[in-house]
Parts: sequence; structure tokens; C-alpha cells
Amino acid sequence: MNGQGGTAVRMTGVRLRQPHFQLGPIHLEVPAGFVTAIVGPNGSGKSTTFRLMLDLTKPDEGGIEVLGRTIGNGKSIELLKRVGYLPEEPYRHDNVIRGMDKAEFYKHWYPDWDVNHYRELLRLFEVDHSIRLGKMSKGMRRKFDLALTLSHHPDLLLLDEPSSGLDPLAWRTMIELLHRYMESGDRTILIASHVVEEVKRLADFIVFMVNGKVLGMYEKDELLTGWHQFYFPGGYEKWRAVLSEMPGLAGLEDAGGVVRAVTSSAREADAWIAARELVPAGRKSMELDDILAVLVEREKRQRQYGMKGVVQ
Ligand SMILES: Nc1ncnc2c1ncn2[C@@H]1O[C@H](COP(=O)(O)OP(=O)(O)OP(=O)(O)O)[C@@H](O)[C@H]1O
Repeated sequence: MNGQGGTAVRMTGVRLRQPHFQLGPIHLEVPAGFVTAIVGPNGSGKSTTFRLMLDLTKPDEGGIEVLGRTIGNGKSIELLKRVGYLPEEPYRHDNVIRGMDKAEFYKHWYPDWDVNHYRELLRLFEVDHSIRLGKMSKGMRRKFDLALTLSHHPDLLLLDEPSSGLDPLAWRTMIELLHRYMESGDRTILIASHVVEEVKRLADFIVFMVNGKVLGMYEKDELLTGWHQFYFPGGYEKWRAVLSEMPGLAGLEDAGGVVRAVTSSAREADAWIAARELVPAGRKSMELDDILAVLVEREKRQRQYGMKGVVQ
């Protein structure tokens, strides 16, 4: 991992109220010099959070700092030249212009525009920029937008579902380019992604977002080594009371003849199981999407029943 210390984005008590959606309060510190991935189900507020960071949406409450400057005080424009943003959907209003016309605009707008890097990226991605943006295929447009975003050497890169539409070869190129982008050690990526492999390959930290709330931020390796599931033979009632004491218990459910206990502290749970001479029928490490599923379920239950615990 690289890293220069400091915070690239700080959100403090940020709230946004919409008729059918409440975001926040969000407290989030995105560390500078690292890749942080926001992982969460559809509609959980990931793109909205990006828009808040870019001053494209105004919060109802709270403060946002990007690269050490306050957002929303009318002075964001110069700051945003240091930020590269790849929105989830390409902008439609520039469908009528050619790729090269948009690059010309970037050249004038971004002080660190690097035409050689831009040309290299177009070559790598095999994108023809003489085509109108609206005529490019979805994947070609994604690659073009990615090339543009990387070619002004932003200090902070906000990528919203960057691999949407990319073929596997282009995806691999993108991962390599993002690793290269991080090599200087002082740049930061914040990425929203549903692609487990992408998050595993890129992220140093993972933020889980569910239903407009940040459920926690974790160091990736600690997360993946810490979360395990144990299976105990027998019915739920037999195990409920005993397993409710298990360290790090994050989920407990009847899985048809066995009880599945999920812990976020596998090492402590192992010692606890050994000390009680319990014999699990099996155990498995967990993937990111398994962990997300447990967190979503727990959040849903807390919302419905106001329950704090994981045991019914
Ligand atoms: N159950 C729902 N049904 C329809 N729309 C919803 C629902 N929950 C949230 N939304 C909408 O989703 C918006 C937030 O979406 P946002 O794009 O920020 O989320 P996201 O996490 O980026 O989602 P996605 O993964 O689908 O891109 C809210 O403004 C709200 O209108």
C-alpha cells in the first residue's frame, strides 16, 4: 500500500432529505494515498455521495471537505480541477460532439492536461476519438471517458461503476492503469463498484453503504480474514443462547438442519469455540458480497424492528 497520510475527503454529519430517500448522517474520512471502495446495494446512495463531494448536490446539513478545502462555499471550481470524476452514466448533452472536441475542451479547462498520456490511453483502449460521443458503443464511450479522466492527472479520482460496459480485456487494462495511477503514492481513488473482483484487486479500504447510511469502513485484508461463517449441527433453538455470546457475532440463522453463525472476529471466535469444546460441522471464509448480504440483512432488521442484536 502507498500512502502519504491525511484525509482526501471528509464528510461530517452530512444529511440529504428527499421525498423518498434519506441520506445520512454520513461521517466519512477517505484516507489520502489509498484506494477506498464504496460497496452497497442499488439505491443505497453511493452516486449521491459522489455528487455531494463534487458540489453537484447540496446537503441539507453537515460539512464536506475535499483535498483540504470546504465544498459549497462558491470556491469549489478551482478545487474541482484537481478531481477526476467518472459518473455512472455518461453525460448525454455532449453526445453530438466528437471525442477529440471534448478532449480540446479538457485541454483548456484542466491545467495539468497531458496530451501524450491521453494519446497513449486512446491507443491502449483502441478508441477512435474522431467519432461522435453519441455514436460510440457503451464500452468504447466508457473507455474514452476513463482516458479523459486520467489524462489531467487528478489528485483525487472518483469512479462510479467504472467497469460498467467494459469487456474483460479492457477491464484488465483499466485495473493496470489504476494501479499505475496510484504508484506516485500521493493520489487517492474513491470507487463505487458492484464487482467483487475489482474491489479485491484495487481497494485498500472498504466502506459499506446501505440505505443511505455508512455502516463502517474496514481495511480490506482485515475484513476478509476477520469474517468467517461457522456451521453447527442441530436446530436453531439448541444453539441460539450459546452462540449469542460468540465474539464478533454478526449473523445467526437456521440453515436447514444446521445453524450458520457469522463472525467478524474469526480469530477470537476460534479461541472461544475451542475454550468451550464446541465442534462446528464446518467453516468458511467469506467473500465481500457474503459480508454485504449479512450487513444488509442486519440493517433491514434493525430498521424494521429497531433490534440492535443479531439474535432473534
Ligand atoms: N427502493 C427504491 N426504489 C426506487 N428507488 C430508490 C429506492 N431506494 C432508493 N432509491 C432511489 O435511489 C436514489 C439514490 O441512488 P444512488 O444512485 O445514489 O444510489 P447508488 O447506491 O449509487 O445505486 P446504484 O447501485 O443503483 O447505482 C435515491 O435518490 C432514491 O430516489
